[in-house]
Amino acid sequence: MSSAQPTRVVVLISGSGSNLQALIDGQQRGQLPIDIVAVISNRPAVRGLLRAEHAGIPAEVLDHTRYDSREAFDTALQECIDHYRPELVVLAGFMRILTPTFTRHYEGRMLNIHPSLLPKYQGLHTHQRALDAGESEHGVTVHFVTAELDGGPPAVQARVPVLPGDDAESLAARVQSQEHVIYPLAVKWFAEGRLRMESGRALLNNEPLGPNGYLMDTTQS
Ligand SMILES: Nc1nc2c(c(=O)[nH]1)N[C@@H](CN(C=O)c1ccc(C(=O)N[C@@H](CCC(=O)O)C(=O)O)cc1)CN2
Ligand SMILES: NCC(=O)N[C@@H]1O[C@H](COP(=O)([O-])[O-])[C@@H](O)[C@H]1O
Repeated sequence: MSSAQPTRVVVLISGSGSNLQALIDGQQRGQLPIDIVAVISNRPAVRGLLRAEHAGIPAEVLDHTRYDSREAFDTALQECIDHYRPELVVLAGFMRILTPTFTRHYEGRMLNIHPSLLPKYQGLHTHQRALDAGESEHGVTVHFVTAELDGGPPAVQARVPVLPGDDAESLAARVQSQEHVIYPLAVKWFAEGRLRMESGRALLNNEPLGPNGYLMDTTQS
């Protein structure tokens, strides 16, 4: 975006909202040139809504169980989002598969954080699947959202070791610590106009990123 004004951001959640909190903290510290103008949850009474309320951010619940179809929910969700005129939509633990019509509407300005080293382990239950496969490392990817589930071009990736005795919970906690580093970084780069999507590829500083995006050096964080 790289405008003098902060980038207008709408964050979609489904649960705890720890990634939302990382973005709120970055904005409040003046480290992120963003203005989170709304938080929208598909589930009621989740902790992420309390985080938004505490930060003074308008929060809405669009309960997907109240809609007859995925298309009907997505249409209502799009109308709700567009009311806030966002320049960026951030999926932060948002747990609904979005229809192609919806993803096309926001293509190039919608990010997701996925708890695996994409393109490995798309979908759900990634930590347990990595453990079951005997992986020695795991990690997290921020990617642009496209119709292909978790198939959009990666923007930023961080790797963590799988340690002896790890279970899904301990591995998830190690991964999440990196989520709270790379998501604010990716959002910052987008807001600065450095990170963008063009012709189905992610670019950083006008240079095409590879299949794994920008690989964070996690030894520094
Ligand atoms: N079209 C797309 N939609 C979504 C993407 C995407 O890249 N393209 N990213 C996901 C986020 N995600 C993983 O990062 C993900 C979220 C949800 C599911 C899923 O199977 N959801 C089920 C319901 C599960 C539940 O409610 O617990 C469903 O929608 O039926 C898979 C991956 C967000 N959407
Ligand atoms: N497929 C999407 C997915 O699994 N996302 C994962 O949900 C968690 C949400 O945490 P949060 O609500 O505390 O940000 C995060 O760990 C994120 O990687």
